[in-house]
Amino acid sequence: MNKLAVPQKRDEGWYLSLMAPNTKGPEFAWLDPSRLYCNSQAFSDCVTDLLKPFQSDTIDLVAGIDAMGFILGSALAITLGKGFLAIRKAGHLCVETQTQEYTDYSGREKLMEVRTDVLKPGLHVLIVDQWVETGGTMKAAIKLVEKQGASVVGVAAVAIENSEGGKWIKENYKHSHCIPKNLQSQIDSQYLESFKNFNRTITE
Ligand SMILES: O=P(O)(O)OC[C@H]1O[C@H](OP(=O)(O)OP(=O)(O)O)[C@H](O)[C@@H]1O
Ligand SMILES: Nc1ncnc2[nH]cnc12
Repeated sequence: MNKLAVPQKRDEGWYLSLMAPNTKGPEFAWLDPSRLYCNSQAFSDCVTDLLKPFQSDTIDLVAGIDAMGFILGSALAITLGKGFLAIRKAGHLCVETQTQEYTDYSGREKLMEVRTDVLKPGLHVLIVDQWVETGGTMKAAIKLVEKQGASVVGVAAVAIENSEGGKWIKENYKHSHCIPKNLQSQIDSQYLESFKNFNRTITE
């Protein structure tokens, strides 16, 4: 498989087969979307898909979650002609910040932070991350944005799993993701049928 090739017919979610499975160990069932950003058409189609539901919404600012959410978040921001706010894992911002505790798929307690000099009431924010598994990370980011009085227009991620937290997000916030209905169950079980081709194609 040529990872940079573009199929003649670009079916819904065609670029998801560019994702790779976790080959490094059994600790987390991981699907790695980073290869799809290497294919310019895949990256561009992914961004278009994520923005579609928000076409008639006011978005003043895009906030992306550390680290992989920075890639998609900044692409969405540039496409919208808006600025980008980094929501960071705690300890990296050398300015005044507000923090939020959370627990993610690893089960570990973590802390995220955001600067306090940008968000304010009346600002409409789209929050972007690469993936929502338990939803712990995204829920914490929503809290941080809302604590500073800004409004969350919605959330966008390549995938939002139908975990308890993922369902809560889908029920309570406008959202977008790239997963066609017929692939959602594969995403929820963290295994794509396309992975069967993976070993065959990894060295091609
Ligand atoms: O829904 P949750 O269970 O909270 O998990 C989702 C988070 O996990 C991943 O990031 P991670 O912190 O692993 O690493 P990254 O630095 O590669 O983005 C992903 O990009 C989300 O931010
Ligand atoms: N299962 C998963 N696949 C890819 N990215 C993730 N981030 C958190 N969980 C993930």
